[in-house]
Amino acid sequence: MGNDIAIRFEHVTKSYREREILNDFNMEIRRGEFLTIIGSSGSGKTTVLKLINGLISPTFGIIYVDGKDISKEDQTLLRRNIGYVIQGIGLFPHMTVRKNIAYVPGLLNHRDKEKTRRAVERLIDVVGLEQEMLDRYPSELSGGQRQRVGIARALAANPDILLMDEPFGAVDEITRKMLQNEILRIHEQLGVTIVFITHDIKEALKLGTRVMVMNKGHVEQFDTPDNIRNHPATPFVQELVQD
Ligand SMILES: Nc1ncnc2c1ncn2[C@@H]1O[C@H](COP(=O)(O)OP(=O)(O)OP(=O)(O)O)[C@@H](O)[C@H]1O
Repeated sequence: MGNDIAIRFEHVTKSYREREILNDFNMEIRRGEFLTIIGSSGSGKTTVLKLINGLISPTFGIIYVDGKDISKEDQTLLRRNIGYVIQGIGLFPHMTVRKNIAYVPGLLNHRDKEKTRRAVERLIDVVGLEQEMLDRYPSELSGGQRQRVGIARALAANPDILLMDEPFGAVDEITRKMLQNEILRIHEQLGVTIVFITHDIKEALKLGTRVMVMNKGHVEQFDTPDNIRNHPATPFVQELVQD
């Protein structure tokens, strides 16, 4: 396997009890790629994300991250290398923003407080928030600001891969646009591989270097935004992109 591949699914099947959600699912995500996944509700998008960071295991098949079969890897180390951002991310309410972000690097280099402080101040800058917000509690921030703190926290461990499950679903349209531009800038600046789930086709086409369209556990099209827009492969994709 070429080492420019960050994530690879090889003949992956996932069933919950008797029900098969993914059947012989294959994909390759290149290092530094920004993959957006869009599809019908219940089509298996979140299942794909949870398989990548080992929160759930495949029924059959192999998943490689960084060329390694993740079923044979230390799960704690795997997850440390993969940031996870979800909608309305569970920030710790009794901790300041600073403590929330420092939680991860604080664990990693607890002997070097100064280094942690510098890392937190850089991260708050990366996600476009003011330094003075570091001493506030999550309840003292807007939804969009909390979402930025969630991203900063996911980036704190300096992950190679960032998984984002509808991260901007709960914010207003203007904040959403700002967060989209912010994540594009972060992607460019850090070169991190991003897998991003959305319900919004405009968002999928704007952010993705490639877009995966899923329907009922299978892939309808996995292509560049241009090809999805101009050459829809199936009626399902056609329906999705026509406005
Ligand atoms: N732990 C579980 N046990 C049983 N069924 C599950 C479990 N988790 C998910 N499912 C089912 O698997 C299917 C795929 O779920 P998944 O969360 O991957 O879909 P999704 O595409 O992310 O959906 P949505 O867009 O609605 O969030 C759904 O039908 C869901 O009900």
